[in-house]
Amino acid sequence: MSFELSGPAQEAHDHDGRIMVLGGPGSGKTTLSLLKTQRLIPGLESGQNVLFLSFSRAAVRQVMNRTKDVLTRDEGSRITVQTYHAFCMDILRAHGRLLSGKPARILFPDREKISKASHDGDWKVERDRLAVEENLYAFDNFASGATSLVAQVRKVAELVADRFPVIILDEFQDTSDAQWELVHALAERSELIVLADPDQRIFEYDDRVDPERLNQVRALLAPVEFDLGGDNHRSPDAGILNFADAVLQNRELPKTDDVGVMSVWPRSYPAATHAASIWLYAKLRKEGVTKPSIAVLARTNGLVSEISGWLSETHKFQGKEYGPVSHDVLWDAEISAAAAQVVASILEWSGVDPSSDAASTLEAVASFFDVKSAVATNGPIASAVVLRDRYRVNAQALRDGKGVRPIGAKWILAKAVSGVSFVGNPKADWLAARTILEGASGLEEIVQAVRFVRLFGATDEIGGQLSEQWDRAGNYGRATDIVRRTLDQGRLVSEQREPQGFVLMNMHKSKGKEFDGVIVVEGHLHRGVFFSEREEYPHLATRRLLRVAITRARHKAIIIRPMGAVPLTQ
Ligand SMILES: Nc1ncnc2c1ncn2[C@@H]1O[C@H](COP(=O)(O)OP(=O)(O)OP(=O)(O)O)[C@@H](O)[C@H]1O
Repeated sequence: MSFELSGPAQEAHDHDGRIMVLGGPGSGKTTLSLLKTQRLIPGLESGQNVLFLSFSRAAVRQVMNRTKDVLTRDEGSRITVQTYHAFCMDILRAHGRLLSGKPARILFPDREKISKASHDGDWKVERDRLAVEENLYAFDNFASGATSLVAQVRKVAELVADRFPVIILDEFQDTSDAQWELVHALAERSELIVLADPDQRIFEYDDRVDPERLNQVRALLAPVEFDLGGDNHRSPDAGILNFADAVLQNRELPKTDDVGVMSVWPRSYPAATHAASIWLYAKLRKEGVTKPSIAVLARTNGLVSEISGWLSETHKFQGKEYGPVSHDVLWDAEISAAAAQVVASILEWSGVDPSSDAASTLEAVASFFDVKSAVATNGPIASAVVLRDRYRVNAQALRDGKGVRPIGAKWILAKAVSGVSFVGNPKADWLAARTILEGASGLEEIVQAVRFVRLFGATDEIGGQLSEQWDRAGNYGRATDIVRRTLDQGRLVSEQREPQGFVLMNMHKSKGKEFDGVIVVEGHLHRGVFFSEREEYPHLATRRLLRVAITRARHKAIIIRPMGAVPLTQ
């Protein structure tokens, strides 16, 4: 592919020294950084690479794919694309011994969960102590551990800089305090290329992400700045970006054929979303995109899962029939796996001791909320922690021969007492177990999350294994084990595969990605709505998120909103 650079982009490309490149969605920041890498490669010595640091494995994969458009295969081998986590873990593993004389060990999340559960007191304090005194690092301590090494041990700093004389920092506006400290330490010896768009700061509810970050970079590192401003290579005829910018700035929406807003009655939502998806696909094909990629985005995972259900059915809309659409869902694997464990625990009910059966399920419910809180981007979720503790206490109460309090727990106990009889058909039995859960008030999100497992096709694999277990033993005694092992394998596949065609995900997950078409679906009745009363007018965080979501589109975006919703701009 050949790329022509605009004035500021060319200057940034040619400039020697520390730089910061600012630019909106699709302005070409990533591409520019790769072109610059290409320019710098001949100057690298053998064994040296350019380091590209990003936040998530998904973003790393995205950049790796992008390198193929810009760099030759040989050049591609001279750039190391890593998450902050992986980079820090490498430093800790290689040099951790230098901090305390003992080799650094990693406290993996599963283990951390167990240690945390058995620890009385503030886990964060204990976690920091484990890192400092025992050289045992939980994921959240990777960055600070690596920073200590780079800042305190000169040799380590020299080795890192010798290996990576140039470091590209992606999405810098979302850097946490610990990551920023690390970057600050690395800046002493390596050349930095900072990429940022302050208006794509969508993780600001995370209190480790500081809105002042770019000013801190300016104050402490004084990079030369280049603003790609209005450049827009993703959707060059500008309609999409102008529309998204108007949403961000809460000003009058420009007229454009590239973005359509549909107002739909709630009862027509499934059919309208389904029809819009197929319509958009056909439209893009007609415009010459041979294999369109389309993202269907919603604010919450619950709504994403619902939409997936809609696309899997047949609908009639305005007199036309629309058949099921095959699609991928980018999901939070850990949450769904934990939800599947709840269903599996019901499959394990033996009926011999209903209280013990129900207690195991309540324990699985507690673990679900534990995982939900543990994987949240913005740290533990207080409400999930409360639910975890409540269900854990109630599980114990049942084991101690006492009663349970939450309505959902009462329901589960009643079902265990009345007993279920499984028939040996894993599909039907899985559904029967899930149906029990569906009746449990307060546990709706577990049912939602477990649907993702079905969507992901993992149930076939689980079904096969459950069948074997039934044939062997006449019961599903090892269901939780089977589900856990199967989903662990499935998770690997889900991370390696690049989704194609229709892909559903929440808006946060869409960051850094691009698609030919995008459909943004707003929910109603408090679920996945854009402008909630909980957020202060003019709903800036939501506007940033919407801008990120809309600008993922190269050619066309459709926004589906409930009839009567608050206007996008006012
Ligand atoms: N100079 C250029 N000429 C032609 N196409 C370009 C150029 N720069 C970028 N592109 C194309 O535009 C799209 C967006 O580019 P890129 O991902 O680099 O932008 P970005 O600023 O990093 O975007 P975002 O912040 O939204 O993730 C890509 O498809 C890329 O191939």
